[in-house]
Amino acid sequence: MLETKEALFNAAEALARFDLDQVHSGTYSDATGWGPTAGRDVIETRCPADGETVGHVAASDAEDFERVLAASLETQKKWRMVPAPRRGEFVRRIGQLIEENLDALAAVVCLDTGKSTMEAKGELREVVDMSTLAAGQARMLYGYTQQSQRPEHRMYDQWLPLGVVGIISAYNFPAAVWAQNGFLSAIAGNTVIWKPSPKVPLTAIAVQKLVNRAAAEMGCEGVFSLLIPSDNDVAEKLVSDTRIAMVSFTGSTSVGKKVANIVGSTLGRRYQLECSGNNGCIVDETADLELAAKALTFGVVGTTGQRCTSTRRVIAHSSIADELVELMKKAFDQIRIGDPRDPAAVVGPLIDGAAVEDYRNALAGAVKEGATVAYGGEVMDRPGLYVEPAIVTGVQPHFEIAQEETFAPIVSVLTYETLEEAIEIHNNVAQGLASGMHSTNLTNIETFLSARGSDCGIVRINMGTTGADVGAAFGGEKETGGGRTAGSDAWQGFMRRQSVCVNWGGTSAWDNRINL
Ligand SMILES: NC(=O)c1ccc[n+]([C@@H]2O[C@H](COP(=O)([O-])OP(=O)(O)OC[C@H]3O[C@@H](n4cnc5c(N)ncnc54)[C@H](O)[C@@H]3O)[C@@H](O)[C@H]2O)c1
Repeated sequence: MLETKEALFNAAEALARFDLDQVHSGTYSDATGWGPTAGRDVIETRCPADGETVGHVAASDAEDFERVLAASLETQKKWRMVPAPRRGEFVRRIGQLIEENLDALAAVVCLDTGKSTMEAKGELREVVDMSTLAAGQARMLYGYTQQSQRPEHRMYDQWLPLGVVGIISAYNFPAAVWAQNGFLSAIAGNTVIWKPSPKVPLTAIAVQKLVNRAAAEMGCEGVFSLLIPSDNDVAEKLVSDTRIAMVSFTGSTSVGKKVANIVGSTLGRRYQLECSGNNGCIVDETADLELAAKALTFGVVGTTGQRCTSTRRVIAHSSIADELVELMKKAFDQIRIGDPRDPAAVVGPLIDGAAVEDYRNALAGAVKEGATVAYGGEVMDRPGLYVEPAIVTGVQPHFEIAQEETFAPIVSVLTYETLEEAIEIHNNVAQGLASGMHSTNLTNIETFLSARGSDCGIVRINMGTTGADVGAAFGGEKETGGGRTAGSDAWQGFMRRQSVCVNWGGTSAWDNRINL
């Protein structure tokens, strides 16, 4: 494992570009502009790479929430009447501005999350891709027409906006989650209130600034607003306020369950959940093991294991398991761990001290249950929150490490004899986000893709479990929550369907019963 101390970008310059070199408000609404900073709790953000303070954000309070919501409700009354293709042009313009400012914004993402510059840029590319997808989709909010059984009647479905959508996002994708949900919300004619994780507030402020520029250019002010409370009281208002038509939540299953309970208790409001994953990949005896080792490695170590789709479990045929582990060790050896500000670093730090503790505890628990840490597994002795990616062998399906998501670069290796057994191990967890199979056997692949195969929302064959392609619907089953964002028909989740019937012939079914 290599590391470098060379920091190749200027943090101060990147922060100053978005006015983040001073205490900045975490509240934005078109009606009141950026909120006050005085009298607010201050969120101090530290870069996970070295623990240095990088920003101060004045947190949103309950009054800010009221102001933002009132403005968002008012704007939505106008926005819902703007033709959808024009709504799409606004979203596309936001994407263009993000593309034009990609390097500076990537620096902010990097300082906020500790993810490598390569990954920060990759995340922002996804935002740009999402804007083009949504702009095109805005012209294709299709409904079916149906044949009415009544004479001279026309029948069809149409899709209409919901109202105000609250987006609560996780720390690990501080821009992409907002784009996946927010762009579809906006083309649907909804206004959006974004509550990012207080662990990564700087990215949200920088993104909002670019949104404001696009809004001013295009006369679309007020569609996107921002709230960054420091605690959960204000966040919970966003969940419980019945004036908010939909809550799209991305984060842990435990918080997702709370959101579902609160929103679900008021019928008529919607929630969409994108929660925890525990992603497994079956590697059978016919697999190209070198290809598998490379794909699995990035799936485990990418974003320092802090992706909802990170590969957590490898379920390997017993005849190739040892060889596969050796190849993975060789691949892990070539991963450069280092300061994310160095473009050569592939793996950066974990987000905070609690994440490091979770890493330690998960490994200690696995060893206690009888597993072996076959590679890595140490917290690195250097400033910042760096850990070694770990390969754990001898894991049994019921071990906690195989059942629970640990948001860190740890992969458990389990073995099997028959494909049925592999699928049983694969599916026998609470989560259902991403899944994978490495194989060259068509029958094995198709079995995994069949009704008796993977029970997840995403299946990837001969590739890693991570890496978004915005054209597909993104989301998972079971305790991952069932939500879908991004491509395919995910836009429908942000609109309401109306079945319309029009009598154009001027006769009534009651004509021979009522004379007027
Ligand atoms: N399925 C997906 O698409 C997806 C994508 C990214 C992350 N995730 C999941 O997110 C988790 C990691 O992210 P995290 O640590 O930020 O998750 P988290 O659940 O701790 O926080 C998610 C968001 O919820 C907010 N929140 C926390 N308590 C709340 C409450 N009581 N009311 C309202 N909001 C509340 C947080 O401030 C944050 O904005 C992992 O489990 C990961 O798998 C899922």
